[in-house]
Amino acid sequence: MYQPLNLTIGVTVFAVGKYTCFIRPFLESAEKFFMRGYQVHYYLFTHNPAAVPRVLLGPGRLLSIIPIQGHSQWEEISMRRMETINKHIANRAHQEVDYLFCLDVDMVFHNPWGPETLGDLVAAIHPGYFAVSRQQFPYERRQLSAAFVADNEGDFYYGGAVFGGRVARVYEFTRGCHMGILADKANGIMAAWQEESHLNRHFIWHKPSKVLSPEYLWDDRKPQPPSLKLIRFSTVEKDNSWLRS
Ligand SMILES: CC(=O)N[C@H]1[C@@H](OP(=O)(O)OP(=O)(O)OC[C@H]2O[C@@H](n3ccc(=O)[nH]c3=O)[C@H](O)[C@@H]2O)O[C@H](CO)[C@H](O)[C@@H]1O
Ligand SMILES: [Mn+2]
Repeated sequence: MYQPLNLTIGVTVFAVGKYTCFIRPFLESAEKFFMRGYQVHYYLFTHNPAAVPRVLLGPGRLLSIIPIQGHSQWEEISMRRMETINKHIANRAHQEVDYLFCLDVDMVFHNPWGPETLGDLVAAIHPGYFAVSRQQFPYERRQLSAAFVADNEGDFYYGGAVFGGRVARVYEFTRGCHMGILADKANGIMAAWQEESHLNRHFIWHKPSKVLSPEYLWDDRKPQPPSLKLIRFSTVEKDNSWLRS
């Protein structure tokens, strides 16, 4: 169905500081499982292009390495992604891809991720909150923050490690999140879960047209529940104190 449309799927991924160690497993597993048979354009943002390993890509698949500035605070690196992705779409990606996925790098693909994930605006349920009630979602609850969510709002708690959609929709979405982050900065506040809090706020205003199950955003540090038959994309075990030092 999608194949004759000759689609190109973009992926943004960031590797700043010690996170360059995740690039190889991310790319190698994506080559095995991510959108096989499609044209794929990886946009890898890093402060250190020399640290990017050579990974053999399949036909129709491209890797662009985009140098960016590093930041000393990991929260800043993580939050800045919204702004960087937004500007990158305006400058370049809007001409090069039809759909764009924005993914964390500390992750590995274990099973196929295909065209079933394509949609106008796509979110993924956070693996820590698929079985809990709305009152327990870790939304930003301070009214001073632009990411504020009231008790009676919200359907799901989404993870910040996976979102995407049609490139024009991802442009609007990242712009909104970035504006929220800027407003918080002006007020001297940082949302509870950084850009993930803003992402959740914006998905309440602009409902995703597709919601991916935790198959598409799992965490290897959690036991696999019986209800989860297949893990497609999962966070690897990592040492945060080392990575963020
Ligand atoms: C389970 C958990 O605690 N999840 C939170 C944590 O996710 P994570 O622990 O998954 O955050 P993370 O350390 O993976 O950072 C997010 C991404 O930013 C990039 N990166 C980050 C830091 C760095 O020094 N270099 C670098 O390249 C990299 O692509 C990474 O995958 O933090 C996020 C950041 O706001 C969200 O709040 C998540 O809810
Ligand atoms: Mn991560």
